[in-house]
Amino acid sequence: MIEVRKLSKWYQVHEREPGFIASFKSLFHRKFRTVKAVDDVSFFIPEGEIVAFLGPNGAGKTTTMKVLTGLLHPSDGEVNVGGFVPFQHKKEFKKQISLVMGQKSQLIWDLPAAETFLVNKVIYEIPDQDYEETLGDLVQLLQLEEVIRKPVRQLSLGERMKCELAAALLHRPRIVFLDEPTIGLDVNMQEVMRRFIQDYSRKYKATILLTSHYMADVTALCERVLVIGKGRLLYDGAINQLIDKYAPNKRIRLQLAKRAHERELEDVIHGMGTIVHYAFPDLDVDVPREQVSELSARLLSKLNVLDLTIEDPSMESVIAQAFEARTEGGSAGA
Ligand SMILES: Nc1ncnc2c1ncn2[C@@H]1O[C@H](COP(=O)(O)OP(=O)(O)OP(=O)(O)O)[C@@H](O)[C@H]1O
Repeated sequence: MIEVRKLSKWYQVHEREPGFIASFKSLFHRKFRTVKAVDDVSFFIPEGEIVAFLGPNGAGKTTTMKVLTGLLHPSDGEVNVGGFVPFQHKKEFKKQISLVMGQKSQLIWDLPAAETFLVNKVIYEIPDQDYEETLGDLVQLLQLEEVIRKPVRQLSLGERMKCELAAALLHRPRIVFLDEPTIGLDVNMQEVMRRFIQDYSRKYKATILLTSHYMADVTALCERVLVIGKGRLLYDGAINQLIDKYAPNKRIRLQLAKRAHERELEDVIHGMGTIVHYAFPDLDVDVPREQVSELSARLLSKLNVLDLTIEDPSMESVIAQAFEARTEGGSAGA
C-alpha cells in the first residue's frame, strides 16, 4: 500500500554569513549547502496497518510525509502510494489520501467548519449520499453537532483538531498521514482522538502513518514503528521489541510521609530496582517492567507512602537510546 525504496530527499540551503557586506556579496556569489533530510530510506506498509513514524526534531519525518503525499519530489529513490506515484499528482491519487498536520490548519478561519466541509465535498467530488453518510458518522463519533456551526476562530484547540480530522476524512481516504495529530491537546482529548483514529482505520481498512511525540499515542495505536534519525532509518519493527530493547525500565515515583535512611530504602528495594533520585519526600526508583507491581506492593507495605505513580520513559529517551545504539553500529530492523 505504501512502498518506499531507497528514498532520499536533499534540500539546497542558501548559506548566508552575518553582516551587511557579507549579505551584499552573497547577492553575487551565492553559496549553497546540501541538507540530506531523508537518506536512503526503504519500508513497506500493507493495507490497514497503523504505523508510527518516530524520530527527534529535524529527523526527516515531515519531509518523508511530504514526499509520500506528492508535496515534494524525491531527489532519489522510488515511492508508490496506493498504486500511484505521488508527485505525478493524479486526481485519483488525491482522492485516496489525506495529510493532517497538527500545526497547520486547512479550515477557513472566519467561517464555521461546516463551510470548509462543503468546499471539500466539491474538491473531492463526493456524491451527496456518501457525503451525508460520512459527515453523519464523523459528527457523531467526534461529537461535533454544535462545534461545526461556530466560526473556527472561536473554537478551542481540541475542537479545532476534531474538525481538522473530519475535514481531512470526509472523502474517506484509504491512506492517511497524520503529523502530530494530538499535539497540544489535553489528556482526555488525546484519548478521544486516539479512539477515533483506531475506529476509522478499522471501519475503512485505512492505512495510517502517524508521527507523534507522545508515547501513549504510539503504544495505543501502533504495533509497528519506524524510527528515523538524521534522515536514516534506524529501526523498523515491533514497538514491544523497541521498548524491551531500549526502555526495559519504568520509573516508580514516590512521595514519602516519613524520612527514611538511604540504606533502609535499599533494603526495601532489595535489588529489584535502582534509586535514581532521593531528596525527602521525593524518591524515584527505576525498575524492570516485569517487576513493577511486585516492587510497588513492597514499597507501599514497607514504607510510609503519601503518593505513588508509575511512569513510562518518554518517547524521546527511547529514541535517543535507539539512536545511540545505532550510531555505535547496529542496523535497522527488529
Ligand atoms: N524547505 C526546507 N528547506 C531546507 N531545509 C529543510 C526544509 N524543510 C526541512 N528542512 C530540513 O530537513 C531536515 C528534516 O526536517 P523535517 O521537517 O523533515 O524533520 P521532522 O523529523 O519532521 O522534524 P520535527 O519533529 O521537528 O517536525 C531538517 O534538518 C530541516 O531543517
